[in-house]
Amino acid sequence: MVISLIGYMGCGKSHISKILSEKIDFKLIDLDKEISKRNKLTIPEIFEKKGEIYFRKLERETLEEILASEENVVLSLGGGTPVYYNNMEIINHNSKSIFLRASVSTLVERLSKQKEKRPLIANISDEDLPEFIAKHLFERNQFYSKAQFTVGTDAREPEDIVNEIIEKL
Ligand SMILES: Nc1ncnc2c1ncn2[C@@H]1O[C@H](COP(=O)(O)OP(=O)(O)O)[C@@H](O)[C@H]1O
Ligand SMILES: O=C(O)C1=C[C@@H](OP(=O)(O)O)[C@@H](O)[C@H](O)C1
Ligand SMILES: [Mg+2]
Repeated sequence: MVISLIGYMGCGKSHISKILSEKIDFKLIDLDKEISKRNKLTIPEIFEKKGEIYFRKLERETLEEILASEENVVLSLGGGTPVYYNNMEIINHNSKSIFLRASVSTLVERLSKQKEKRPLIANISDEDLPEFIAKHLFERNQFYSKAQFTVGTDAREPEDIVNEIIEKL
């Protein structure tokens, strides 16, 4: 079984997937880290040197390969993975998808501390961040809501979120 964690930047995919994979003794794959390792570039470097369209192509190719070849894996996706191509279709067809839902205020609080590693918000001022995230999340929710399960994450301890995910498996 592959368990895919989806949701907006900062909702906790990378953090929760690590705890979940350890608890159920599954292999952990973070799609961003895998893309970065294979291309020997950080995500910001890929955006800067090759552009977002190239990143989305790499993201799709890497996602396809992982879904076709891996078992017993917790797969932490990027915030945009569900949005491009028919990625949400292949995610649902080949894994159990979990949408980690977070409010705009929770996302702003977390992301404002670490914008630099996320090219899409690296140049958004702290003042403009809430409006940017609210609009972007509104546009993307139609993709995230296609997940088979949704787990709320606001003001919840990671362990509590992991336990709820395990109950849904
Ligand atoms: N449930 C949570 N409670 C508090 N902080 C969290 C929680 N989940 C994630 N975080 C923190 O929020 C930040 C973003 O988490 P991360 O896993 O990188 O998100 P994503 O991979 O979805 O972009 C990290 O600093 C992480 O430690
Ligand atoms: O939302 C997005 O389009 C992106 C989210 C990032 O992953 P995280 O959600 O883990 O930050 C990373 O894939 C890239 O910066 C693009
Ligand atoms: Mg992540």
